[in-house]
Amino acid sequence: MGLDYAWIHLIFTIPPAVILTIILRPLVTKIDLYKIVFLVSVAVIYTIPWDSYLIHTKVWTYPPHGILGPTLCEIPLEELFFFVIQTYMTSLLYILVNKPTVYLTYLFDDTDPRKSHVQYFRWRKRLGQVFFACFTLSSYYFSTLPSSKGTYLALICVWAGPVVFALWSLAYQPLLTLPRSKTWLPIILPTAYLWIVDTIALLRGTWTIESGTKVGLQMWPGLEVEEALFFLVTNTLVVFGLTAFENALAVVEAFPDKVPVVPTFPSPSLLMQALFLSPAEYDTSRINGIREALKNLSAKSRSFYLASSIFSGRLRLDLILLYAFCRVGDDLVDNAGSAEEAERWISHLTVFLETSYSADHSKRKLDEALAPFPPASRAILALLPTQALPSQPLFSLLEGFTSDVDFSRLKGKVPNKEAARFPIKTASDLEIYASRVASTVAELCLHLVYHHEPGSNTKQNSFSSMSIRDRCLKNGAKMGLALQYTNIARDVYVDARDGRCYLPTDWLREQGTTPEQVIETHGRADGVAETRKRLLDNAFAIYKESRGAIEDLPQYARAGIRVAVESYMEIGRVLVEKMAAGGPLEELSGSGRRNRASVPKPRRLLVGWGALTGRRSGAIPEKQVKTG
Ligand SMILES: CC(C)=CCC/C(C)=C/CC/C(C)=C/CC/C(C)=C/[C@@H]1[C@@H](COP(=O)(O)OP(=O)(O)O)[C@]1(C)CC/C=C(\C)CC/C=C(\C)CCC=C(C)C
Repeated sequence: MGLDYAWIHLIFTIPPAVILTIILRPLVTKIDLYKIVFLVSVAVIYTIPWDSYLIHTKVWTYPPHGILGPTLCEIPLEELFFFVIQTYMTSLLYILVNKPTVYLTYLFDDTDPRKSHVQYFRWRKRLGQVFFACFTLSSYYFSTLPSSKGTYLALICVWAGPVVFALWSLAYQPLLTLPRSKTWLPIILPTAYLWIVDTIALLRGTWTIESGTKVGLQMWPGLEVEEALFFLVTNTLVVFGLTAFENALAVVEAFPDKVPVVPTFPSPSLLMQALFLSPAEYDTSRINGIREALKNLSAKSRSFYLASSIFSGRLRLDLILLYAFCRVGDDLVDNAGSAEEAERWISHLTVFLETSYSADHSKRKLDEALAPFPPASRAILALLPTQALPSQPLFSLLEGFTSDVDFSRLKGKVPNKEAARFPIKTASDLEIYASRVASTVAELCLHLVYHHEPGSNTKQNSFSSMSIRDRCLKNGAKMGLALQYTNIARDVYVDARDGRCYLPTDWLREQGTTPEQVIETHGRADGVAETRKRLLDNAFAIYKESRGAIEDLPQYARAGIRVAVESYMEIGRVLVEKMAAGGPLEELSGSGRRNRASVPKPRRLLVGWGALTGRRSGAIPEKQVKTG
């Protein structure tokens, strides 16, 4: 009995596993744990007979003075632990780098011969299959090498080859289309690390590869090619296995018409059915719409994009689709060339919502309602999850857009004594506007949260849970105001450039200025800074009142909502800091263009992390100006 092998674990495998566990703890979901347990179980069960054979036939030997003693099928306990910890570490790394990945957007129908990229992927899929088939068959060649020198190599190829071949054949789509950093990195990093650990163990004699069963080539002094290949292949198996799992899960989650309710832990048979589903059966319009929506989110909102990666499953997809619906609507109205055009878009959106919520929302009717929209917008609008959303907040949102049209009417003709034409005259006008464009959004997000709550379709809602729900909806609506006030305080310059001013006329008058002056000076008029600060003070007061309710939301959505709210409110904190420093609130680009203030990426990630772990309760900036 000896501690040599145990020592390798203590020094080299347990510490990185613990570090990764600490980092990932707040990010790991139930389904991630399921994935890991599934993968570890498969790895252990599949490796035991093979490893046992290697030990029995003395390809590998362990000096008795290097191991604790207990064995299973001749495999030392420490070796069994190695299967577990290696699979665990590589899985954690994979989950970490793939948190933002929406796997569905990497799937496609490759059965359509008219598409040229389809030929390209088909060709690469075949190439991969030929490569892995050759890898498997090379075991025959190695087994014929003189004096059994190729035994270990042959055993690696025949053991791993068929599994890699099968995983590649099933999950080639994401394996081919995911960025390399999402697949190669979690293979290469642990492989390189384990090569170093293995070299140390071989040099110390913790384990030995018998000289008769290896080719005798070394990657570097101390590392046999067989060992190098073994770690490369095992990490590839883990990463391919996880990608296949994610591919299956993406199919299960993506198509409600095929899987109406996603179980918390989809059974292996359901996952297999999903993995074997022919791409010809994929609903490509849904995949394209979700891809478009995600493109929209990642390009337009860094805060909500960051937050979206904390959510998972159908809730995540629906939030992305809701965001994209709101964005498309807001952009169509904002970018319209005239008030008339903006009004036309609002009326098209109204017709679309009326059709979607009417009893007869046949495909033909929906297609008609969608016809006026550009194709990319159409793909997004068609996927609005109306079955999970009440219609009233959506119509209120359109009313909010109508207020924006009032500004379009003013475009190009800054009125002098026409302050009355600025729609936001008082704090109460501001609140009405903000509640239409933002409280509605909060309400819609929370409806999605409750709709997708695990077990919500089976649970009886008790009186108290309904009252908690109502309280959350009320506070969510308030939080929407806080976010919108922050948004307005940030965008004063950009809005002024577009001929808009959302700062209440009353507040500006108290500071001796007017909305016209705000527009003429592009937000630099005297008193604007104070008005912005007053708005932010209001935003933070409302935020302070309502943030506690986030902790009453269903557990599975709390962290994501916290991250969304905190990362957005951080914009307000940046603004307050800039004001305190007396510097400009906008950022100057290289070309001298003024851009709206933003949260630097490292700070955004830090805030997201704090919100995720629930440790960091967002600071409330000190109040310097009387609130309205
Ligand atoms: C995680 C994820 C994907 C969330 C999606 C959130 C979502 C659906 C946002 C919609 C955004 C949008 C484009 C709305 C149109 C109207 C509008 C412009 C509203 C303003 C958003 C600003 O977004 P952005 O900065 O990108 O806009 P501009 O570039 O200035 O045009 C708003 C500030 C409103 C955002 C409000 C919310 C997301 C509600 C937040 C509140 C909760 C989630 C509930 C909190 C719960 C409790 C219990 C307190």
